[in-house]
Amino acid sequence: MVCHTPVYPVRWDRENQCVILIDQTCLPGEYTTVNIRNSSEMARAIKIMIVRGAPAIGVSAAYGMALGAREIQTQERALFLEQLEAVAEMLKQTRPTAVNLFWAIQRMLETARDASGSVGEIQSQLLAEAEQIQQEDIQTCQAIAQEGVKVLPDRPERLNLLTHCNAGALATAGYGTALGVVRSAWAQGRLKRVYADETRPRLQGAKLTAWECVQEGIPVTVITDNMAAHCMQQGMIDAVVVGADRISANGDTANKIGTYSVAVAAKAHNIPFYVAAPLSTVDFKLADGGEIPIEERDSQEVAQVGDTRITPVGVEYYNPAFDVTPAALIAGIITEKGAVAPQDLISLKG
Ligand SMILES: CSC[C@H]1O[C@H](OP(=O)(O)O)[C@H](O)[C@@H]1O
Repeated sequence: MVCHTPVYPVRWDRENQCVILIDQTCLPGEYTTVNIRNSSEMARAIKIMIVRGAPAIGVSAAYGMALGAREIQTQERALFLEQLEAVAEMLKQTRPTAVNLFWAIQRMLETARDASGSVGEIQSQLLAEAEQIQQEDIQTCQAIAQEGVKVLPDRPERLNLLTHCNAGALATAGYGTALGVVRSAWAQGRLKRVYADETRPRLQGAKLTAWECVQEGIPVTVITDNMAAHCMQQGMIDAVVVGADRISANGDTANKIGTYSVAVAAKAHNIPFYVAAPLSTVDFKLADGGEIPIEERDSQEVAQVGDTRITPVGVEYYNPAFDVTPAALIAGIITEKGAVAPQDLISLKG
Protein backbone atom coordinates (compact mmCIF):
# COMPACT_ATOMS: atom_id res chain seq x y z
CA MET A 1 0.00 0.00 0.00
CA VAL A 2 1.41 3.36 -1.02
CA CYS A 3 0.48 6.17 1.31
CA HIS A 4 1.81 9.65 1.82
CA THR A 5 0.74 9.94 5.43
CA PRO A 6 3.61 11.71 7.16
CA VAL A 7 5.41 9.61 9.75
CA TYR A 8 5.86 11.27 13.15
CA PRO A 9 7.75 8.94 15.53
CA VAL A 10 7.19 11.15 18.58
CA ARG A 11 4.32 13.53 19.30
CA TRP A 12 2.43 15.11 22.19
CA ASP A 13 -1.13 13.89 22.75
CA ARG A 14 -2.90 16.91 24.25
CA GLU A 15 -6.09 14.99 24.95
CA ASN A 16 -4.38 12.26 26.98
CA GLN A 17 -1.52 14.43 28.21
CA CYS A 18 1.16 11.97 27.18
CA VAL A 19 3.79 11.45 24.51
CA ILE A 20 2.97 8.93 21.80
CA LEU A 21 5.92 7.04 20.31
CA ILE A 22 5.84 4.74 17.33
CA ASP A 23 7.32 1.51 18.69
CA GLN A 24 10.13 1.06 16.19
CA THR A 25 11.10 -2.29 17.68
CA CYS A 26 7.87 -3.72 16.22
CA LEU A 27 8.29 -2.41 12.64
CA PRO A 28 7.91 -3.48 9.94
CA GLY A 29 5.73 -6.35 11.06
CA GLU A 30 3.49 -4.33 13.32
CA TYR A 31 2.71 -0.60 13.40
CA THR A 32 1.98 0.13 17.06
CA THR A 33 2.45 3.02 19.44
CA VAL A 34 3.42 3.42 23.08
CA ASN A 35 2.05 6.07 25.47
CA ILE A 36 4.81 7.65 27.53
CA ARG A 37 3.52 9.28 30.71
CA ASN A 38 6.68 10.06 32.69
CA SER A 39 10.39 10.72 32.31
CA SER A 40 11.42 7.23 33.43
CA GLU A 41 9.26 5.65 30.73
CA MET A 42 10.83 8.01 28.19
CA ALA A 43 14.35 7.12 29.34
CA ARG A 44 13.55 3.43 28.95
CA ALA A 45 12.03 4.00 25.49
CA ILE A 46 15.22 5.72 24.34
CA LYS A 47 17.51 3.10 25.91
CA ILE A 48 15.77 0.07 24.37
CA MET A 49 15.27 1.90 21.05
CA ILE A 50 11.51 2.10 20.93
CA VAL A 51 12.48 5.53 19.63
CA ARG A 52 15.91 5.92 18.02
CA GLY A 53 17.75 8.15 15.62
CA ALA A 54 19.74 11.18 16.74
CA PRO A 55 17.15 13.94 16.12
CA ALA A 56 14.26 11.76 17.30
CA ILE A 57 16.21 11.00 20.48
CA GLY A 58 16.71 14.72 21.02
CA VAL A 59 13.02 15.52 20.59
CA SER A 60 12.09 12.59 22.85
CA ALA A 61 14.52 13.74 25.52
CA ALA A 62 12.99 17.20 25.36
CA TYR A 63 9.56 15.70 26.00
CA GLY A 64 11.13 13.56 28.72
CA MET A 65 12.27 16.75 30.41
CA ALA A 66 8.79 18.27 30.09
CA LEU A 67 7.24 15.13 31.57
CA GLY A 68 9.83 15.08 34.34
CA ALA A 69 9.10 18.71 35.18
CA ARG A 70 5.41 17.82 35.64
CA GLU A 71 6.37 15.07 38.12
CA ILE A 72 8.09 17.54 40.44
CA GLN A 73 5.75 18.43 43.28
CA THR A 74 7.47 21.42 44.92
CA GLN A 75 6.37 24.97 44.18
CA GLU A 76 9.70 26.34 45.37
CA ARG A 77 11.67 27.46 42.27
CA ALA A 78 15.20 26.57 43.42
CA LEU A 79 14.15 23.11 44.55
CA PHE A 80 12.21 22.62 41.31
CA LEU A 81 15.29 23.46 39.23
CA GLU A 82 17.44 21.17 41.37
CA GLN A 83 15.05 18.27 40.83
CA LEU A 84 14.85 19.05 37.12
CA GLU A 85 18.64 18.65 36.96
CA ALA A 86 18.15 15.13 38.31
CA VAL A 87 15.70 14.38 35.50
CA ALA A 88 18.29 15.66 33.03
CA GLU A 89 20.99 13.41 34.48
CA MET A 90 18.69 10.40 34.26
CA LEU A 91 17.92 11.08 30.57
CA LYS A 92 21.60 11.69 29.79
CA GLN A 93 22.41 8.14 30.88
CA THR A 94 20.28 6.58 28.12
CA ARG A 95 22.56 6.74 25.03
CA PRO A 96 25.94 8.53 24.84
CA THR A 97 26.66 9.14 21.15
CA ALA A 98 23.86 11.23 19.64
CA VAL A 99 24.69 14.80 20.64
CA ASN A 100 21.08 15.82 19.94
CA LEU A 101 20.05 14.21 23.23
CA PHE A 102 22.44 16.39 25.22
CA TRP A 103 21.71 19.53 23.19
CA ALA A 104 17.96 19.14 23.71
CA ILE A 105 18.31 18.48 27.44
CA GLN A 106 20.54 21.53 27.83
CA ARG A 107 18.06 23.69 25.92
CA MET A 108 15.25 22.53 28.19
CA LEU A 109 17.31 23.27 31.32
CA GLU A 110 18.11 26.76 30.02
CA THR A 111 14.44 27.32 29.25
CA ALA A 112 13.57 26.44 32.84
CA ARG A 113 16.31 28.62 34.32
CA ASP A 114 15.33 31.59 32.14
CA ALA A 115 11.59 31.16 32.72
CA SER A 116 9.71 33.51 34.99
CA GLY A 117 6.53 32.85 36.89
CA SER A 118 5.35 29.99 39.05
CA VAL A 119 6.52 26.40 38.85
CA GLY A 120 3.28 25.59 37.07
CA GLU A 121 4.00 28.24 34.47
CA ILE A 122 7.54 26.91 34.01
CA GLN A 123 6.15 23.42 33.49
CA SER A 124 3.87 24.76 30.76
CA GLN A 125 6.75 26.64 29.14
CA LEU A 126 8.83 23.45 29.07
CA LEU A 127 6.11 21.53 27.27
CA ALA A 128 5.82 24.35 24.74
CA GLU A 129 9.60 24.29 24.26
CA ALA A 130 9.58 20.56 23.57
CA GLU A 131 6.85 21.05 20.97
CA GLN A 132 8.92 23.86 19.47
CA ILE A 133 12.00 21.63 19.24
CA GLN A 134 9.88 19.04 17.46
CA GLN A 135 8.51 21.52 14.92
CA GLU A 136 11.95 23.00 14.30
CA ASP A 137 13.34 19.56 13.56
CA ILE A 138 10.70 18.82 10.93
CA GLN A 139 11.42 22.13 9.24
CA THR A 140 15.16 21.51 9.49
CA CYS A 141 14.79 18.10 7.86
CA GLN A 142 12.87 19.59 4.97
CA ALA A 143 15.54 22.27 4.51
CA ILE A 144 18.27 19.61 4.57
CA ALA A 145 16.40 17.65 1.92
CA GLN A 146 16.22 20.65 -0.38
CA GLU A 147 19.90 21.39 0.10
CA GLY A 148 20.76 17.74 -0.40
CA VAL A 149 19.06 17.33 -3.77
CA LYS A 150 21.11 20.28 -5.05
CA VAL A 151 24.41 18.48 -4.50
CA LEU A 152 23.46 15.05 -5.87
CA PRO A 153 25.30 14.10 -9.07
CA ASP A 154 23.84 16.01 -12.01
CA ARG A 155 23.02 13.26 -14.50
CA PRO A 156 20.25 13.00 -17.12
CA GLU A 157 19.28 9.56 -15.86
CA ARG A 158 17.73 9.05 -12.47
CA LEU A 159 20.07 8.14 -9.64
CA ASN A 160 20.67 5.03 -7.57
CA LEU A 161 21.44 6.09 -4.01
CA LEU A 162 22.77 3.94 -1.20
CA THR A 163 22.04 4.61 2.43
CA HIS A 164 23.02 2.94 5.68
CA CYS A 165 20.86 2.39 8.75
CA ASN A 166 17.76 4.58 9.00
CA ALA A 167 18.03 8.34 8.84
CA GLY A 168 14.41 8.74 7.88
CA ALA A 169 11.27 10.21 9.35
CA LEU A 170 11.51 7.54 12.04
CA ALA A 171 14.92 8.86 13.10
CA THR A 172 13.80 12.48 13.32
CA ALA A 173 10.70 14.47 14.23
CA GLY A 174 9.52 13.73 10.70
CA TYR A 175 10.65 13.61 7.04
CA GLY A 176 14.22 12.48 7.81
CA THR A 177 17.72 13.66 7.03
CA ALA A 178 19.43 11.26 4.60
CA LEU A 179 16.10 9.72 3.72
CA GLY A 180 14.66 13.21 3.50
CA VAL A 181 17.12 13.83 0.68
CA VAL A 182 15.91 10.58 -0.86
CA ARG A 183 12.24 11.65 -0.48
CA SER A 184 12.88 14.98 -2.15
CA ALA A 185 14.94 13.40 -4.94
CA TRP A 186 12.05 10.99 -5.56
CA ALA A 187 9.49 13.81 -5.54
CA GLN A 188 11.61 15.72 -8.06
CA GLY A 189 12.02 12.72 -10.38
CA ARG A 190 15.77 12.51 -9.68
CA LEU A 191 15.75 9.09 -8.04
CA LYS A 192 15.63 5.66 -9.65
CA ARG A 193 16.16 3.44 -6.58
CA VAL A 194 17.44 3.34 -3.02
CA TYR A 195 19.83 0.61 -1.97
CA ALA A 196 19.34 0.16 1.78
CA ASP A 197 22.03 -1.60 3.80
CA GLU A 198 20.26 -3.93 6.21
CA THR A 199 22.56 -2.59 8.98
CA ARG A 200 23.42 -5.35 11.38
CA PRO A 201 22.92 -5.92 14.24
CA ARG A 202 19.71 -3.95 14.79
CA LEU A 203 18.71 -4.01 11.09
CA GLN A 204 17.38 -0.45 10.93
CA GLY A 205 17.92 -0.42 7.17
CA ALA A 206 16.11 -3.65 6.39
CA LYS A 207 13.32 -2.95 8.85
CA LEU A 208 12.86 0.82 9.01
CA THR A 209 14.30 2.40 5.86
CA ALA A 210 12.66 -0.29 3.75
CA TRP A 211 9.36 0.27 5.58
CA GLU A 212 9.45 4.02 4.99
CA CYS A 213 10.25 3.55 1.29
CA VAL A 214 7.53 0.94 0.76
CA GLN A 215 5.00 3.17 2.52
CA GLU A 216 5.68 5.88 -0.07
CA GLY A 217 6.23 3.71 -3.13
CA ILE A 218 9.93 4.59 -3.37
CA PRO A 219 11.75 1.71 -5.10
CA VAL A 220 14.07 0.13 -2.56
CA THR A 221 16.49 -2.78 -2.66
CA VAL A 222 17.67 -4.17 0.66
CA ILE A 223 21.22 -5.52 0.65
CA THR A 224 23.32 -7.06 3.36
CA ASP A 225 26.04 -4.77 4.68
CA ASN A 226 28.80 -6.82 3.04
CA MET A 227 27.22 -6.26 -0.40
CA ALA A 228 27.65 -2.49 -0.45
CA ALA A 229 31.20 -2.48 -1.85
CA HIS A 230 30.27 -5.06 -4.48
CA CYS A 231 27.32 -2.91 -5.64
CA MET A 232 29.67 0.05 -5.93
CA GLN A 233 32.22 -2.01 -7.86
CA GLN A 234 29.45 -3.09 -10.27
CA GLY A 235 28.57 0.54 -10.98
CA MET A 236 25.15 0.22 -9.34
CA ILE A 237 25.52 3.20 -6.97
CA ASP A 238 25.73 6.85 -7.98
CA ALA A 239 26.04 8.39 -4.53
CA VAL A 240 25.81 7.56 -0.84
CA VAL A 241 23.78 9.61 1.67
CA VAL A 242 23.80 8.74 5.38
CA GLY A 243 22.76 10.39 8.63
CA ALA A 244 24.85 11.25 11.65
CA ASP A 245 24.75 11.02 15.42
CA ARG A 246 27.55 13.41 16.21
CA ILE A 247 29.86 15.43 13.96
CA SER A 248 33.03 17.06 15.30
CA ALA A 249 34.17 20.53 14.29
CA ASN A 250 36.49 19.18 11.58
CA GLY A 251 33.70 17.12 9.98
CA ASP A 252 34.58 13.68 11.33
CA THR A 253 31.22 11.92 11.63
CA ALA A 254 29.90 9.31 14.03
CA ASN A 255 27.11 7.28 12.55
CA LYS A 256 25.76 3.75 12.74
CA ILE A 257 28.39 1.02 12.78
CA GLY A 258 29.30 0.11 9.23
CA THR A 259 29.14 3.66 7.91
CA TYR A 260 32.94 3.95 7.92
CA SER A 261 33.36 0.87 5.72
CA VAL A 262 30.75 2.22 3.30
CA ALA A 263 32.72 5.48 3.13
CA VAL A 264 36.00 3.64 2.46
CA ALA A 265 34.38 1.65 -0.35
CA ALA A 266 32.80 4.78 -1.81
CA LYS A 267 36.17 6.52 -1.83
CA ALA A 268 37.78 3.54 -3.52
CA HIS A 269 35.18 3.71 -6.29
CA ASN A 270 35.12 7.50 -6.58
CA ILE A 271 31.46 7.62 -5.46
CA PRO A 272 30.45 10.79 -3.56
CA PHE A 273 29.69 10.07 0.11
CA TYR A 274 27.42 12.63 1.80
CA VAL A 275 26.37 13.10 5.40
CA ALA A 276 22.98 14.73 5.95
CA ALA A 277 22.45 16.20 9.40
CA PRO A 278 21.07 19.24 11.21
CA LEU A 279 23.59 21.65 12.68
CA SER A 280 22.30 20.54 16.10
CA THR A 281 24.19 17.27 15.41
CA VAL A 282 27.51 19.11 15.13
CA ASP A 283 29.47 19.22 18.37
CA PHE A 284 31.72 22.20 17.79
CA LYS A 285 33.36 21.60 21.17
CA LEU A 286 35.05 18.51 19.75
CA ALA A 287 38.08 19.22 17.57
CA ASP A 288 37.91 15.83 15.86
CA GLY A 289 36.06 12.53 15.89
CA GLY A 290 38.50 10.85 18.23
CA GLU A 291 36.66 12.44 21.14
CA ILE A 292 33.17 11.20 20.18
CA PRO A 293 31.84 8.69 22.75
CA ILE A 294 30.89 5.42 21.05
CA GLU A 295 28.02 3.49 22.61
CA GLU A 296 28.58 -0.21 23.19
CA ARG A 297 25.37 -2.17 23.35
CA ASP A 298 24.32 -5.56 24.72
CA SER A 299 26.25 -8.44 23.15
CA GLN A 300 23.00 -10.33 22.58
CA GLU A 301 22.33 -7.99 19.65
CA VAL A 302 25.30 -9.63 17.90
CA ALA A 303 24.58 -13.13 19.14
CA GLN A 304 21.11 -13.14 17.64
CA VAL A 305 19.23 -12.25 14.51
CA GLY A 306 15.79 -11.46 15.81
CA ASP A 307 14.99 -14.21 18.30
CA THR A 308 17.33 -16.70 16.64
CA ARG A 309 20.70 -17.29 18.24
CA ILE A 310 23.40 -17.55 15.55
CA THR A 311 26.50 -18.24 17.61
CA PRO A 312 27.65 -21.13 19.80
CA VAL A 313 27.95 -20.71 23.52
CA GLY A 314 31.45 -19.75 24.59
CA VAL A 315 32.25 -16.93 22.14
CA GLU A 316 33.01 -13.34 23.03
CA TYR A 317 31.26 -10.35 21.41
CA TYR A 318 32.03 -6.77 20.49
CA ASN A 319 29.07 -4.48 19.78
CA PRO A 320 29.98 -0.83 19.13
CA ALA A 321 26.79 0.83 17.90
CA PHE A 322 28.64 3.54 15.95
CA ASP A 323 31.86 4.24 14.12
CA VAL A 324 33.57 7.44 13.02
CA THR A 325 34.07 8.33 9.36
CA PRO A 326 37.02 10.69 8.86
CA ALA A 327 36.22 13.99 7.15
CA ALA A 328 38.63 13.10 4.33
CA LEU A 329 36.15 10.43 3.14
CA ILE A 330 33.16 12.80 3.12
CA ALA A 331 32.35 14.75 -0.07
CA GLY A 332 29.96 17.07 1.73
CA ILE A 333 27.96 17.62 4.87
CA ILE A 334 24.39 18.58 4.01
CA THR A 335 22.82 20.87 6.61
CA GLU A 336 19.76 23.08 6.74
CA LYS A 337 22.05 26.02 5.93
CA GLY A 338 23.52 24.36 2.87
CA ALA A 339 25.98 21.64 1.93
CA VAL A 340 29.60 22.29 2.78
CA ALA A 341 32.92 20.52 2.56
CA PRO A 342 33.84 19.15 5.99
CA GLN A 343 36.62 21.68 6.42
CA ASP A 344 34.10 24.50 5.92
CA LEU A 345 31.66 23.24 8.55
CA ILE A 346 33.02 25.70 11.09
CA SER A 347 31.71 28.53 8.88
CA LEU A 348 28.16 27.44 9.73
CA LYS A 349 28.69 27.66 13.48
CA GLY A 350 25.99 29.98 14.87
C1 LIG B 1 18.81 11.01 11.41
S1 LIG B 1 20.29 10.38 11.94
C2 LIG B 1 19.83 8.84 12.61
C3 LIG B 1 21.04 8.03 13.00
O1 LIG B 1 20.77 7.37 14.24
C4 LIG B 1 20.90 5.98 14.03
O2 LIG B 1 21.37 5.30 15.14
P1 LIG B 1 20.32 4.52 16.09
O3 LIG B 1 19.34 3.82 15.19
O4 LIG B 1 21.19 3.57 16.89
O5 LIG B 1 19.68 5.58 16.97
C5 LIG B 1 21.87 5.88 12.88
O6 LIG B 1 23.18 6.14 13.29
C6 LIG B 1 21.31 6.96 12.00
O7 LIG B 1 22.16 7.35 10.97
